[in-house]
Amino acid sequence: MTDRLRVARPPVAELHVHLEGTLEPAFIIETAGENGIDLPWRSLEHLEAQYDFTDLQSFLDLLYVNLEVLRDADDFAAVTHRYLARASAAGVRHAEIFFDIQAHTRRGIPAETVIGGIRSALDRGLTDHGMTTKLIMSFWRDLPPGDAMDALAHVLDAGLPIDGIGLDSAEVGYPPSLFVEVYRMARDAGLHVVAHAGEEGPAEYVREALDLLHVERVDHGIRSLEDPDLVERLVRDRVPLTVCPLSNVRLRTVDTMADHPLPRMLELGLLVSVNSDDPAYFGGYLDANFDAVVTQFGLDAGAVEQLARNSVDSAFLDPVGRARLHGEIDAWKRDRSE
Ligand SMILES: Nc1ncnc2[nH]cnc12
Ligand SMILES: [Zn+2]
Repeated sequence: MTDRLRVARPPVAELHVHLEGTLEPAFIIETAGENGIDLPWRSLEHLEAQYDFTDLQSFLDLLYVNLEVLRDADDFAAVTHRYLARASAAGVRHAEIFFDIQAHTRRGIPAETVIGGIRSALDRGLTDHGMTTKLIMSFWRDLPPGDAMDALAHVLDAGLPIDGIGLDSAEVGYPPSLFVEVYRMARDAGLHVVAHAGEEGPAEYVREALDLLHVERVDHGIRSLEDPDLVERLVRDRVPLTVCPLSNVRLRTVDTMADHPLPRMLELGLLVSVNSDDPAYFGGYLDANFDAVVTQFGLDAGAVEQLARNSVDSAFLDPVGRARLHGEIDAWKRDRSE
């Protein structure tokens, strides 16, 4: 292994990955066949020709068609199981995984089926890979907030095991302020709270997510850099930002990897981590995201270690879990210097 690859693969926590975004094209075609789902794609090649995105919405349009292949609890378990195996190979030791509840319930699939299937695979992930996980139920911000309220109320009433809530889908025009009640209900129930903000939307949405939703972490947040006062606050309060480099390039929120603000964010002292977002759509899992930024910016071992430690410090881990992961990074560092 070259030094660069050795540098690029520390043990990490992945904090921003959408389960539906881990459906690989071959899995989509195969599962559609098994479940008798009529997709608009004539073949695997036809599907693969759809992955040239112009913005967030063009990607969401494809994502929301393809996820319809997931039908029963075994499907949800299978996709989760595949992600955990692939993420483990990429060095992920702890994963906090989003799923889009309304994407499934609106098709008549009960929340019990979705969460039950995912959870069974997460339990197995601990046995198979020693990987700890959290499950974050995300709401589509371009649906009415009342819909999110109903979904959350049902999950809480039924005692379904989730660890937190998030907010995703089309951002511009759907500010965090719309979801104040939903987030209050979640916080009152003791759930963790995060939200996508500052991906395509303005820095003001990041402020709203902090001030009105009281999020513990911001997903993406790259447009925060347009507001120096906000940056100062994010640094001072050590607000985690889960950055997704390949996603930002593929969805054209940055022009090229060379223009990605990750090095600037590190220099500013922001608590940034590297994540894969929708790895089956954007050209790779966490290892590919690390490799892309290491190669593009020539990050040294110190910067890579910082990113790994940031991911651990940004995770919803208890003190024992956090210490365990920092210990794994210590061991990785020792190995490298031998
Ligand atoms: N990057 C992203 N932004 C908003 N919603 C998403 N859903 C899946 N990936 C997303
Ligand atoms: Zn995302």
